[in-house]
Amino acid sequence: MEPLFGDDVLARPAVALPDGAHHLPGFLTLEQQRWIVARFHEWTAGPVPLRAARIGAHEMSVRTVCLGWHWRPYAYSREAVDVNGNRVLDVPDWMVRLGRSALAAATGDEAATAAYTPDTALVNLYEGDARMGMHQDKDEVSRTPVVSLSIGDTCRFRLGNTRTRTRPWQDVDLASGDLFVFGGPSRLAYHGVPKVYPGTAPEGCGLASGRINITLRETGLEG
Ligand SMILES: O=C(O)CCC(=O)C(=O)O
Ligand SMILES: [Fe+2]
Repeated sequence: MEPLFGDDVLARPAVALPDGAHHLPGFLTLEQQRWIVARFHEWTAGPVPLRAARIGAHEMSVRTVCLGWHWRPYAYSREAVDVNGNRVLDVPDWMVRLGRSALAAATGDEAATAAYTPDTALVNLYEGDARMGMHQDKDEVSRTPVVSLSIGDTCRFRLGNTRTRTRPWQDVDLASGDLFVFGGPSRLAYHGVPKVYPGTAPEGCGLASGRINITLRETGLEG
């Protein structure tokens, strides 16, 4: 007899994430994803174009446009001093609201959610075989959570530990529309994107290929 519960039910075991890390698959609807991709095209046509940040002599394979504060390795400024010197666009109000509702959905922490006002968004575009090495998000003064939204091709997201960029780590697939939050004891966990799976973007997400990731953060900076 064909078993009803074969090995395939174990194909994608739910991984328990460390404290402070949350994965909510399918947080954004396809319509919301499409709408955000349309905004993405407006941002990249704005005062500061997409650019691959340079880390020493090395150019990142991911290209980024920032809102609110411009990030470069390893500092924030209001002007894109390593691109064209223009001031970046503001973080739109809808994005602050989206960040709050994401945090509420992930943590259920009403007080933290009400106070959460992300003042920067790093919007990354992964094309071709772009990936991101293991790193900590630690250029912010604030240690409130990072809210991460993914659109387009699925990626393998690697969440490591807070001490080293090596194992132990856990791999989580982030698909189009997924929300990932890392705060609390996971806020300074090393993380990266070792792989994007080409051709996995769902029809109707607004991106035919490639992956957009938006991370919302509170910098805790003045000015
Ligand atoms: O693309 C991702 O999912 C992660 C992006 C990231 O870690 C970053 O922008 O600092
Ligand atoms: Fe990061």
